Amino acid sequence: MLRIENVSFGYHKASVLEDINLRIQRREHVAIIGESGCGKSTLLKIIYGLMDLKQGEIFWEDEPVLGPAYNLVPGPPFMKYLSQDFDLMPFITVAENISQYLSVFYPQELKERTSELLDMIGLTEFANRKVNTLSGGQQQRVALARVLAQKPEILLLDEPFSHIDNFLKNRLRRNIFKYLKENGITCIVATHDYQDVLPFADRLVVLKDKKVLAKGSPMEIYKNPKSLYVASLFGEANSISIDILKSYANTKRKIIVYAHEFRVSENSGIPVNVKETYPMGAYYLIQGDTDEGETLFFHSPKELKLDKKVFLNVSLETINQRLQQGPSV
Ligand SMILES: Nc1ncnc2c1ncn2[C@@H]1O[C@H](COP(=O)(O)OP(=O)(O)OP(=O)(O)O)[C@@H](O)[C@H]1O
Repeated sequence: MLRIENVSFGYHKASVLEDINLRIQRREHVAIIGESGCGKSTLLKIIYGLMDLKQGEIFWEDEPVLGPAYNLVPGPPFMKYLSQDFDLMPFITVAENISQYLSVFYPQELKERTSELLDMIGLTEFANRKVNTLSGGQQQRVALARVLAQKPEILLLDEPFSHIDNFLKNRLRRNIFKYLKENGITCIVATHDYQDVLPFADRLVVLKDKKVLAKGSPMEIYKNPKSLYVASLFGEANSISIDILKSYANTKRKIIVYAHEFRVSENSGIPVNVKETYPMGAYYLIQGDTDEGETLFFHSPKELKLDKKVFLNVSLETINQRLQQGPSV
């Protein structure tokens, strides 16, 4: 188990993380999500031992993970960290970068593992290309294969798919996360992208204002977001008072409604005037204003003309589900 206990950290007195407590089980896959600058990368760097802590401690099993004041070479041997700047050897080939840490005493295994990893990242035909001649996305894929080749017990990934196009990203995500599970590698991934989280993570940690705002099952957090901030990490969302949704309700309590949870009607529901229409492929994202001047985002299967009046509805099931979880903030 990885234990992060009472960790607080700041750069030059500016506090970035406060009182972080997390326990991560062996083989668990945990995603850390939060707005830009909330401290995701800093937390990964702390876990990897790149910073000296004035407050708090990190343990892997019973071993403390210590910072540069205690270790000449940062990073314990059982842990690997893929930073946002890849850390590749630019003047040697893709295959050499991947196999650099494999044992030359087992040449057959070295060849097989290198080719397995090249296949996984879809760069078999680039095996003999020098890394400095690759695109940013290709380099990121090599960096992923390189950390995996080292068979860490814990892998820390910082935005591991940020440079990779959508076409490749989905397949790569499935391959990498399956590989980690099959090989029992504990993984902590910092990301902005909920698509790295919902299909793959066992647990989600949401960071905001230096603290852990929510932690738990990714689908539970998605289905019952405690705040507009949490919901917005998964897509366009609204915080809306129940008496607007259901005129007979005598409470101003607000609940979160995702844009896709509204149904658009021509004749009954919350009246809104269409202000902006954004084509999204499978649907249109619409920005509309209520009669009270509140802005709502919702999905429509068809394009809606500007200034058209439409009516929005939310299912009672959704309202009741959100009401049961307690007030949103
Ligand atoms: N070396 C540094 N010196 C001073 N401040 C830093 C340093 N690195 C990061 N910070 C600051 O610490 C805060 C957290 O940064 P961090 O990179 O951990 O955020 P993040 O959540 O990973 O952001 P992003 O999603 O944009 O990568 C930010 O306000 C950032 O400006």
